[in-house]
Amino acid sequence: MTQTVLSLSNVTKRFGGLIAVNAMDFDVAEHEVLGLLGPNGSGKSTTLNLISGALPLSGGHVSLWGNRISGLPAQTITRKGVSRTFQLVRLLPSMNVRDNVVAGAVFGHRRRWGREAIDHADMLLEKVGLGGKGDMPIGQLTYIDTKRVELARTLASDPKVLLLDEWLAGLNPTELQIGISLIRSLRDEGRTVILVEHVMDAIRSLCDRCVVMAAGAKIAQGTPTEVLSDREVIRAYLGDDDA
Ligand SMILES: Nc1ncnc2c1ncn2[C@@H]1O[C@H](COP(=O)(O)OP(=O)(O)OP(=O)(O)O)[C@@H](O)[C@H]1O
Repeated sequence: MTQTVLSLSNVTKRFGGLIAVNAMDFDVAEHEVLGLLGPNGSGKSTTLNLISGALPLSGGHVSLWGNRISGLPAQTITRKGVSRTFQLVRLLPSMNVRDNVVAGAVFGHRRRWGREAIDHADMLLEKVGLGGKGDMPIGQLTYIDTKRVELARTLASDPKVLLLDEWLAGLNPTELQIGISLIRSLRDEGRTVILVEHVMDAIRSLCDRCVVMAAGAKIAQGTPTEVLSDREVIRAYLGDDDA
């Protein structure tokens, strides 16, 4: 039987008069890759921010293993096993690659310090394709490599639930295949993944299930094939004239 890891119930976020996320409900099962899709501005990143605790909810709640996590500080939520990457990579430019990853280990679900944190960081850098680059300054990395560092830093906290905000965006076709395999391997090692993504190849090959948002609300859920052929989803992406 599959177990629900993360559950959103009536999750709502208002920014002044704008309802960015409107009564969102969905569950994510253990070891599932869930795609969170929708056109620009539909509320996907805000939903991740509500799950990770970066933003307070205006209504509803989020549960992890049946226990409410909404309302807890972001750092506590990370420690409970939920970590995210950001659409715009956020690294500490004054530190080298390895130290950025070590910083993730210190604040995480399974905290590591000293030699253990350094060895773990080097293992994660290898895993994300940055083996041997631990001493490099962040400023010398390509854009893609900064994304890799950010993923390694997020993994350093050993998250059970990994929130990836357009992590595959901007990769060339070869890098995309490597990125897809990497995310699959993260699921295979027991993590649950929520993927905000626009890259359709990645959605089709990675996601077990998708939830589609438009104007803050859920408009469809199902397998990638089901949602990508749903009329309302097509209309939300293309607009009424093209549907
Ligand atoms: N901090 C904020 N203050 C005010 N409005 C915000 C804030 N963050 C997001 N919004 C608004 O909330 C709505 C949803 O934004 P969000 O970034 O969650 O969408 P998205 O689906 O992630 O879009 P994209 O695919 O472009 O990243 C948008 O109208 C956005 O302008």
